[in-house]
Amino acid sequence: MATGEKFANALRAMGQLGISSKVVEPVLERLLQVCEGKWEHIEAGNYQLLAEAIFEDGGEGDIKNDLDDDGTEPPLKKLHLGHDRDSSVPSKMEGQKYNLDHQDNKSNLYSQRKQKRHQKNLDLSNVSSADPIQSSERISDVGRTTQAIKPSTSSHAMENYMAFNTHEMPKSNGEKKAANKPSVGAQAPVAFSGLQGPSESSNAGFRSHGTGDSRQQAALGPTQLRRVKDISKGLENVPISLIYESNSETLPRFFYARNNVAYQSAYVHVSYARISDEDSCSGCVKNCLLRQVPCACARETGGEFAYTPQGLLKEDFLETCISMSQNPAEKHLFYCEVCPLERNKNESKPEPCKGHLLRKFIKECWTKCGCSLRCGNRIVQRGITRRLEVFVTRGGKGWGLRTLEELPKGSFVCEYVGEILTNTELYERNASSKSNERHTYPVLLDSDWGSEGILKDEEALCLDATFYGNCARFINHRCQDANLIEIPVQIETPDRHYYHLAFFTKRVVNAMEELTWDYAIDFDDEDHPVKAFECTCGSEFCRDKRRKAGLETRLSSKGKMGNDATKMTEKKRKASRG
Ligand SMILES: C[S@@+](CC[C@H](N)C(=O)[O-])C[C@H]1O[C@@H](n2cnc3c(N)ncnc32)[C@H](O)[C@@H]1O
Repeated sequence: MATGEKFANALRAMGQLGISSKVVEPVLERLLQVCEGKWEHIEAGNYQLLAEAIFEDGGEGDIKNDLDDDGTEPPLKKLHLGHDRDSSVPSKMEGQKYNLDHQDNKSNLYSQRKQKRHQKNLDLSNVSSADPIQSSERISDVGRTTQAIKPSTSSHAMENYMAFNTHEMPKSNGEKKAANKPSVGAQAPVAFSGLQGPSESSNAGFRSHGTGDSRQQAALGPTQLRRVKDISKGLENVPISLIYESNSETLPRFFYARNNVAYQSAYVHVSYARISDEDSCSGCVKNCLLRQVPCACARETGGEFAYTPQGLLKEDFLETCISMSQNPAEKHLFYCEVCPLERNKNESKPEPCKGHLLRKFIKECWTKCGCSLRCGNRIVQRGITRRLEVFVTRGGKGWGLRTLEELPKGSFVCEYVGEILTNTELYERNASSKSNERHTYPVLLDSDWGSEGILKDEEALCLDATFYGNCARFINHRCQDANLIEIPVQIETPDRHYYHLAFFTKRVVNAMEELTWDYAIDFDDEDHPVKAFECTCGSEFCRDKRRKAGLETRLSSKGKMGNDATKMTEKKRKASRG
């Protein structure tokens, strides 16, 4: 194979890991020198040595919840091999060369590194399983909106481009300050704030697609791959890392929260007195899953617990949930008497409800139960246990979330955490938010809207992770064949106005695969509070793609000029997306 082809293959393999060729090339060149041009060392283990050379920063294995530091790690030193490196500090790569030269035993070094990597639970041998649609585009296509930053290896200099501060999150016009409602969990959120370039000062949230000003880019200097060790700053059981290229993305700005908290008017009434004996199991001890006869908490799931003793969702329960969400035929839809969504659009004359998906609930044991926190029927409330990472996706989706470890089918990944808003509050937030905000973060808690006649405003709730949220706010949408499914989970409140929304895997998910769920968006509904976007999920079942294809067919069948009204609708949609 020609060297050029080998080079291209290596870039492609790293592309599947989400690393752009700009980052890979200098490292690869240096590695080739170190390996004296022997490609077999570089290609071994699906380019493991190369991936490690890029990722290796001397601290990745020591990821810990260090609350004293700012959560960032020094720039990956091997990426400083060029002119900007402080020559007095030998680079890791030079150290590696030293080892190679003096041991003259490359395979030994390789196996040591492989073992080390294995211990770190980062299965790089699975890189080939990364989403193929992502590898086709390049991260360098993303425009720049960040302020100019000078690359430096000094940790002090990190302050120039990464700030974790407690500045007040900007509030939308007309929003009142959030009342101090009691949290449904115990831990306070921590601020995760990215760059604050001049263009961003008045807006919360994420910007990545700028104009790509060439003068600005020139000042940016060489691209460096950087990792934030733990964006949760110790709130989660495991660190949630974030990886990005210094020059390519504006970091997300939000407060990391482990638990949902009511914004203002949402009715979330947590009280032991409201939990009846039928909704708890005070007589149980230790682990309810070990009982011969399942306790009262299994009643919701037909007298059987939803979880296996291994902590996974039971296959038949999961399959039923998947089938209900994938076939929203009449029998899996319900219709509100007066739909809160329609009521917000037109209070005096709301239109008929367009239907909501019927879902199965899980009911977990809780404080009023006699079992322990380790009970097998308490999975979601124990929080995230899997290694997850926020990264930059391809195809204009912005940031995404991926798993760093293989996840068996039925694994709990994380719940969707945000502020609990009434639908009216969400409606007002949407109305006052800037129309050019590219990403939005609300989900409806509508799984039980149909069961109780007409809902009061404070009972029709949703979660908004725009300002406060956890890593689930980064999970992107994929039509139909997403690898996650969202399941409502009842924990501390017996009614179903408020519940937890938990993500479970629908199949085995490989390490480094992007995590996705189907937002169940109707791409035709322009007035829905969860705003539609131009979907680039890449799924063969993409509803947006089909919708557009259908639209084109209709337009061409109506003659060259097409149907003006349909065209206007499409134009309006595009304009609203900015
Ligand atoms: C909950 S956020 C997901 C995280 C987001 N990508 C970010 O960078 O913060 C939802 C937003 O991500 C973008 N998004 C998610 N899935 C997408 C898809 N399949 N195609 C295009 N954009 C997508 C849309 O802008 C959407 O409003």
